[in-house]
Amino acid sequence: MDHEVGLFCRELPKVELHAHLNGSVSYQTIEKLIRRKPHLNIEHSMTAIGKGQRRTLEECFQVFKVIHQLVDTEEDILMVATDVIREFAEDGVKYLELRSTPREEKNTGLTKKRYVETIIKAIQQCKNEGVDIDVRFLVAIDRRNGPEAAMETVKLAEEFLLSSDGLVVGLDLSGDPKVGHGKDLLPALQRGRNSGLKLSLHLSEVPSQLEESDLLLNLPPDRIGHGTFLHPEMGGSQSLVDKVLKNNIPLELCLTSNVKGQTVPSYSKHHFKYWYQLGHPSVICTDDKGVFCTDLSHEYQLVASTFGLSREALWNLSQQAIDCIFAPETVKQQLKWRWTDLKHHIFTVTKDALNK
Ligand SMILES: CC(C)=CCNc1ncnc2c1ncn2[C@@H]1O[C@H](COP(=O)(O)O)[C@@H](O)[C@H]1O
Ligand SMILES: [Zn+2]
Repeated sequence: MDHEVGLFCRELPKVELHAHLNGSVSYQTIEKLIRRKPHLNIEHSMTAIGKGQRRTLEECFQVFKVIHQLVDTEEDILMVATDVIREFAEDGVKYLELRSTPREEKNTGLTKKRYVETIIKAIQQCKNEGVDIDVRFLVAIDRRNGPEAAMETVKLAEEFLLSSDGLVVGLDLSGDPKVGHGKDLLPALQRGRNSGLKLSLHLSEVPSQLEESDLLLNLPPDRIGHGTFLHPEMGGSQSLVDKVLKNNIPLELCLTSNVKGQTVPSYSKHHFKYWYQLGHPSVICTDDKGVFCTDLSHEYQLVASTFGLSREALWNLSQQAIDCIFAPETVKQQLKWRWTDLKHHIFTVTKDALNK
């Protein structure tokens, strides 16, 4: 039975909406980066959190610092982005929204603008090679860097919204949730929203941020990352939940990330259950597939085994994610046709494989 569901989740066409580029770097790509930069003395154990391991949030954020040391030239970014896109495609992801924080690296001459251009180049390169995946990009604001940097990032994203042929679709707000306050970033986020950039905000990722969550929900965002502590059972409040429901804001839920980062004590206690029971749009995502040693198929499998979802329910979950994407209606329609085309084949193939 488990094997059947595992196979089904791999074959299932999927939508990935919450993936940080530098957190998504696979073991194989890290290997190539380590070989490029032996002088850094970086080992694999410093860039990933293996099976059964748990880390504090602080330790998790240290991991990103190590990866950033390995990825600091245009060449690195191009390789990392193309590898990550190909890996998502190999895992059956048909539509991907990647997000990443533009970085300036004085030593290598990298600028924030070149950073975004390089990711766009990687997306176009994969498209030209015929990789079967539609990729869009969210420019990320790191909350640690404060309001000026946030405004600078929004302006950069606005430029690319106009010049990237639809590839840049929005903004992400992320970074260590314990650093800085969302209220300082409101002007930048408001400006982005008014310019037509969609907003996906990490919200209530840690406890006791009711005030910040309330302010950010008033924008309102187009999607929420995690939202772990929004509901009353987790120390949130009914009024926060009501705002999410009223505006019908989809949640991006990342089970392995939350359990390994210890904001959620176990898979069965994950807030997927709360929102799914409400029938609220919830999209299964990986967050950082490299750091947390997972992939999207595995996340669907975890949902199935933890909450007892049938293949039909898993299918609906992946199909409903299409309505939550930031690309225009025409793209949604194309994806829906694609899902319909694939449905019969996938339900029979996974059955046949087991009867052999
Ligand atoms: C610590 C933990 C459990 C991580 C998962 N939850 C996260 N919460 C907030 N920001 C994140 C998370 N994962 C990745 N990021 C952001 O994504 C960055 C790495 O990808 P990139 O350099 O933007 O391409 C990190 O530096 C951080 O700013
Ligand atoms: Zn995230």
